[in-house]
Amino acid sequence: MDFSHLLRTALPPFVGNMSAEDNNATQNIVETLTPLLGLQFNPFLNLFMIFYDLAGGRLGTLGLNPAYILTSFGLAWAFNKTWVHIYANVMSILGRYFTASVQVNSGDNIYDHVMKFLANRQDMTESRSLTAETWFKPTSEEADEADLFRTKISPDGEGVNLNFSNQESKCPPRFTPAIGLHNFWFRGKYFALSRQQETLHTDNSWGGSQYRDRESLVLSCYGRSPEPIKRLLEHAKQEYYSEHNARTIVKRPASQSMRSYGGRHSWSMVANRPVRPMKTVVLDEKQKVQVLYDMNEYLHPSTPRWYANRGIPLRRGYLFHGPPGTGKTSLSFALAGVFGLDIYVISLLDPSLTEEDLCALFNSLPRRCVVLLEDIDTAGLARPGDSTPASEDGDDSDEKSKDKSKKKDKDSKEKKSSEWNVADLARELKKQSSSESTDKKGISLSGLLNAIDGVASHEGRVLIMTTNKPETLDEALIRPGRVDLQIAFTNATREQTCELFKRMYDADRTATTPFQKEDRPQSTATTRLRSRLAFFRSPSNKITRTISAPVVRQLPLNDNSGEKDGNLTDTSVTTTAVDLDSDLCSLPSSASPTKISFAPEEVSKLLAEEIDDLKPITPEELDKIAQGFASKIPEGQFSPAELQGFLLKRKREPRRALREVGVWVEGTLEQKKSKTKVVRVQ
Ligand SMILES: Nc1ncnc2c1ncn2[C@@H]1O[C@H](COP(=O)(O)OP(=O)(O)OP(=O)(O)O)[C@@H](O)[C@H]1O
Repeated sequence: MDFSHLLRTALPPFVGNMSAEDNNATQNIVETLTPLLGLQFNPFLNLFMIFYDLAGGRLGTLGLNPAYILTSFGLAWAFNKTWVHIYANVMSILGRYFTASVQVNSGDNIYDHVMKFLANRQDMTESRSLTAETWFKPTSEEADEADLFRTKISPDGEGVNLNFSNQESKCPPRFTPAIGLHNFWFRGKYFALSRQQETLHTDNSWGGSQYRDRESLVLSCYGRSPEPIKRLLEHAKQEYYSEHNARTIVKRPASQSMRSYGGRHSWSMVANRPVRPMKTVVLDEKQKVQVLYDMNEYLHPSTPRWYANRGIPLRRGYLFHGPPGTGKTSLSFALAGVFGLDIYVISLLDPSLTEEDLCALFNSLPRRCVVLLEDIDTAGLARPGDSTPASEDGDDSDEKSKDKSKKKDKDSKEKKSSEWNVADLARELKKQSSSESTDKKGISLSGLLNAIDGVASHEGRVLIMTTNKPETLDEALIRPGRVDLQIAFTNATREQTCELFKRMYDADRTATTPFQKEDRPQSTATTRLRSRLAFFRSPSNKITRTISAPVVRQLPLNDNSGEKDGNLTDTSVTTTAVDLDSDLCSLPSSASPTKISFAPEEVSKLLAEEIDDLKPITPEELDKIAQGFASKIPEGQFSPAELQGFLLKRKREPRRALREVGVWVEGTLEQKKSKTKVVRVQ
């Protein structure tokens, strides 16, 4: 559409009250303006003409010439267009010749450093264009905020005032600059940031295609040197890792789709925990020093040259073996902490993990790190040619079970569909899914050896394999060169038990817990005493043994058990009649409540014990209690994990732990003997 024609036909009706001179002037201006604006048709001007149509008459009566207003608008617009054009050109020349820039791709760790740096900057988070990201505070940072010690907790949950049901709402999102252009000042320098996103189309390995988003950041500054940007990146990195000091990052292989991105996307961080101090791992001192010395030497900067000069591949492998719960994983984490390394945990049982994936994962490891392959005996690593993973129970049983399953299959096929019930269907589905998972290729021994011996392994990473059954491992896997040092873990010895006990209570000894405040012991003790009465009493009113939590739930305390001013005035407790010597599984479902009365002197004794338990402890006394505790634990029978489990239930009460350990040892040994999984004492 011809704009000048439009103006000429549109204007006359509104300029009736203008002089002919004005009218001519308007037309002249419009004719001059049209080519100046450089537009044949513009929706904005069309709109303006409608506005002009409505308001033109009024402006005329007010003595304002609409033509001049139109001209002013046009000039302002033209000026703006010219300015934008000049600005863009000047910026482009400046950008090309007088700025330096650095690009950071989202596939690199630096991307995380910069994003965190930007998210922490107030000027950035106050920008008008932001991206919100879900962000969780590490649990360790929350510890100070919560008052963990409640003194009046009743069995119905009253008194508990920690509630995490809406914890996510309390965690604000993290704000980062949105896609687009941003700028900020850092250490007196002006920086421009461009956050960009592109969508890539790729063919995936299973023949399909997929779209992926890839982001990048371009940081630029004025001047021909990129030094200020390098310094900024250095600062961002330092800031990022300053929070990681005294922390160990745990990574696991990312999901299959993320792994296809490669690089840093191959691994995802699953935990960022405080470093585990070496002294918290109870192990033979000689073994500890041996492994520390070995790793220290291996990780020393001069070691790669030493190995290279002798043509020896630079890699180090350790095998930690021993019964479950004896500290193999704990030592791996402690070692990673001592040397400030991240820990990369791989489970060979992961059905989505192929041999190619494993090699790719090893190739994307950082230069120095700990790689932890847990429970390798359970991975079913088969030598090439082996049709099934090694089985411990000879061939006979294998054949028998095969025959059995064949018969079962036949039976189930013969079963008419009308006879099928839900249980049959569920069983069949389970069988199908398990056979599908066993059909999966998984990792073969040679695949694992390839990954271990691969190029990326010559880079200073430390491989730790853990197992409960070292005898079942293939010799090739643990030959020198792949496993250079073996550490044997055993169930707790007397010294280890003593050390474990002291470690458990020593750290808290000096800390002031609310239990130690002078005004609290009495009421705390009586509250806790009520639950202890439930734990300790049988219907015959005789202390027999501690009983497990499921039973305790069936022992509701009488609301009238009475507590006034910190004293138990009514010592009767309503409890369910339970024969403690019978198996817990055979508990009567509708056991009737029985009233039990306690002799006042018994209650006073228990109360005195409770109050005593809450008193601070001296190092000498702790040492004595630890010795007493260790003497009650038979050597080599309990794993440190079991002992820790027992002590954790008596977290701040070493005296109580000593008092109750005898009953616990007796009950646990009995339970082990009967091979039942049901815990009677804990
Ligand atoms: N030697 C030990 N010193 C201190 N704590 C220990 C020790 N052994 C086990 N524990 C404690 O027991 C728990 C389990 O330990 P860990 O996972 O290290 O055992 P593990 O030998 O790796 O067990 P598994 O063979 O079942 O993987 C941890 O919480 C740990 O603190």
